[in-house]
Amino acid sequence: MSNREEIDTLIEAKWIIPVEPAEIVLNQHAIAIDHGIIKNILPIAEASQRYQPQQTFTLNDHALIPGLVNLHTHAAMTLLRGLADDLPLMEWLNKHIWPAENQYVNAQFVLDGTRLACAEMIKGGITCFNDMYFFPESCAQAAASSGMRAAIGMIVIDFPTTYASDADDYLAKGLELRDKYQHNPLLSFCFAPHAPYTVSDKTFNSILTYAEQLDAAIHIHLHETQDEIRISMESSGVRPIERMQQLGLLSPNLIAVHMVHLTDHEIKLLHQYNCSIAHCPSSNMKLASGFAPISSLVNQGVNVGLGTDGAASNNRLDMFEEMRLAALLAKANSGRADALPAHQVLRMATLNGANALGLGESTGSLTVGKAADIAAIDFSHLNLTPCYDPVSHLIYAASREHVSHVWVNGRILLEDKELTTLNEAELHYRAAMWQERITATSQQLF
Ligand SMILES: CSC[C@H]1O[C@@H](n2cnc3c(O)ncnc32)[C@H](O)[C@@H]1O
Ligand SMILES: [Zn+2]
Repeated sequence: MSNREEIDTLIEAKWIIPVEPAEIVLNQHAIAIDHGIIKNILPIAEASQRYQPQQTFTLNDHALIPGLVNLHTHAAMTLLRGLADDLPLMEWLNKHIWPAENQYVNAQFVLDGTRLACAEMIKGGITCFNDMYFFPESCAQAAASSGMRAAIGMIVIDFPTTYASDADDYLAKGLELRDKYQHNPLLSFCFAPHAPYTVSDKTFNSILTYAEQLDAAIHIHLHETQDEIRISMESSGVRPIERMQQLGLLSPNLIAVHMVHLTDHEIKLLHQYNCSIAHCPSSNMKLASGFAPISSLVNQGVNVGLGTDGAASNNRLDMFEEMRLAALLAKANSGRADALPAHQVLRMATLNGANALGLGESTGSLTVGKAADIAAIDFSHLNLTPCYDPVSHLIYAASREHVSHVWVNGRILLEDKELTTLNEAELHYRAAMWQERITATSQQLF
């Protein structure tokens, strides 16, 4: 009789890049997983003597990394991808996106759009996303059925929409949803006030009261454009971040998205209050919002994660693209080729995102005791050969098409590039249905 220990899964790989401990690459190692948790990381030869897994994955040409954490998205906007391009933020929102959302967004739209987004994200190695969108119940449903980890936005915006009538209604709906899903280990909830120009002081006060009671994160678009700063100066006499400080919103629970236009004093404030930033390089470039001062933020010690933003402003939900752009932009902007080296960018896309969401104890790195949220990248492709440093290739050469396997909480969601929880034919069918509906009725909008 074998005296090997029974476990659920063993994944053997050419390289394991745990992210924590930092800057380590393990060669010819295996991850032992039981009940969704990483039980051990050890040399392959030892693993096969010690464990009797129910399932073994032998990934001879692959690197295992922590699943990528998309720190800011509007998942359901996959259904609005490509509807309005080449516009600055305020014109994009006011003339195109908000009218379209007013006309089409309902619970079914968000369910179908988020499922489509989950498929795209899983295929690209993303295991966790932080969402801000209407009908968050549909987002929770889509995330739960896809098997992804998600932070669901309890959104608030101070105007009526197809989802809610006023701030109290938004908050009541969000809090009810949080209660409903409190026992789901893969779902967490953040308050998600849209932006300083759409949320009043009174509403921010209510959000802050709840967020402090529940110790929940607050996820907000902040300092995205010069227009936003001008509007704030005109209406309140101070820049948005100063208004947030006056209202008491600057804290370790704040996830400030974009943060493109910042003074040195504001960068110091963000560090002083231990806030996190969701850096969205593609969206910042496509909407011509500007270049966020990421190396200054990182040098100051601010926690910076990466996000894709929605598919209508990016137009991809691709964290490989965001990692590469973050690295290249930081170098170009700072004039320093050593700004944001590859290991640091991978950490931003994984552990920093998890820490921003308060999930750093359970995910974000390949660490014994954490959940098995893992992506495997196949390095047998021509453009990844030869390979002197797998972390260099991950950031500067690889793309999401190289992702072969994905696990969340030990459950396989992508196996040899095939989705295991979502039906691609069904996703195509539902997307085509929405395209037909939107194109048949939208001439005056776009
Ligand atoms: C309250 S639900 C989210 C709301 O935000 C809109 N949105 C999408 N991308 C951006 C962005 O980059 N800045 C500001 N607002 C954005 C989205 O369309 C929803 O209306
Ligand atoms: Zn956004």
